[in-house]
Amino acid sequence: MYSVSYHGLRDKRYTDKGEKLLEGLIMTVRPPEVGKFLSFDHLTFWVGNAKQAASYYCTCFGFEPFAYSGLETGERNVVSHAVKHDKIIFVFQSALNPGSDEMGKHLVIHGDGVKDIAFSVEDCRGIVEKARQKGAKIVREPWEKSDEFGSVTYAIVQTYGDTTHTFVERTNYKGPFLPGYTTDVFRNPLLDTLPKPGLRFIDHVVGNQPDDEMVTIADWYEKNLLFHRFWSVDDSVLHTDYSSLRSIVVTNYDETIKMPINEPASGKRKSQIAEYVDYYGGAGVQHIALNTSDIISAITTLKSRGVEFLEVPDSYFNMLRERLKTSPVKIEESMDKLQQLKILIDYDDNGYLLQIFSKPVQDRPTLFIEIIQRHNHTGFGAGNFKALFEAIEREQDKRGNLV
Ligand SMILES: O=C(O)C(=O)Cc1ccc(O)cc1
Ligand SMILES: [Fe+2]
Repeated sequence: MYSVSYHGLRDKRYTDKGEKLLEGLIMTVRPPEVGKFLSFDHLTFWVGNAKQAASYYCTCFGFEPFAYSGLETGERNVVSHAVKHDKIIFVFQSALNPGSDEMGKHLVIHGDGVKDIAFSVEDCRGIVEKARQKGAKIVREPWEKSDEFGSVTYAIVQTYGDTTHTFVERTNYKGPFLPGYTTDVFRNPLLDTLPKPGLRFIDHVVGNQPDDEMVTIADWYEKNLLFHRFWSVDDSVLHTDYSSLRSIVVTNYDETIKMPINEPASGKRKSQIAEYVDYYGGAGVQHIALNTSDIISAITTLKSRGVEFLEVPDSYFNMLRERLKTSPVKIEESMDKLQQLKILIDYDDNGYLLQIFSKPVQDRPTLFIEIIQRHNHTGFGAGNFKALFEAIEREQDKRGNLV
């Protein structure tokens, strides 16, 4: 029986910033001497057909066509279609020419997926220098790109698998997106006929690692980017009858960027994390959580636009209604509506979160999307892990991979 609840974990392992009780150690988290991580800037996907991938995210997830770079803007090698939903920006890129080696190989190995997680930063050069001193691999040294709106400084570092982080410093830039892009883009008239989901910002981005690589990767963020651990759980907590996983969340000093890092743990059957790693061909981004302030409206809309979500059984809601009777927390939303839409609820004495997970958004069982609404709750849904993982395993079983 699943018994450990999230607030138990938080009491044990995580207190306020400044002093953190983590794995029995009190750690002081100090602000970095140079630079500042502000937020997720945008996510870049490498896909087989950027034009069609962008169209899918617009039609199904309610993104708006935003910016374009390609042959017509003087870019000869890589086409980019940027789409936007409030503060969330996804950029879909594909190779334009035959034999494009790097993007071609990436596509053959990974299929469509997230290639780069860009952060908005202050003092890009300072942050890169620090990371270099600590031993980070610099994929591309700092460079500047300008247009009539000003100048942006960028740099790229390597993180897990073939995934990279771009640091984007926009302090001297006033344009709508980035230099080199036009915002004069085609808009499918169909989009105006559809209801808007109301998604707001990227809440967190999760990376899956192969066996025993989670700690190394979490350490990488602590050492090279001066992130710290937010809270962590181990496989004694995260398991179903069949499989288990471990997870560590790393975050920047201001806790505006949250990056859970997962690894499989041994169980009777193949972990969902192992299934991901097999199909992605290594470490990579498993899910992107998008924050909304009205999840009932968001999910009603997303379902009407054709997004498919995982479903938990009614027994989950029956148990939850019982447990909530003795909790000081009151759910503002209609429980009937949440149950009808199969939205998951996790809570502690001070607040709660509502979350739901899409099915994979490409043919390989790799990336999926989470929609999350928070009410004074900074967790990731630990109380839902068992029900959620069982739902994931039902899908895994249909794919012949719960072996
Ligand atoms: O940790 C998170 O961010 C979650 O949203 C919960 C979760 C953890 C691991 C999974 O494989 C799927 C979902
Ligand atoms: Fe999540």
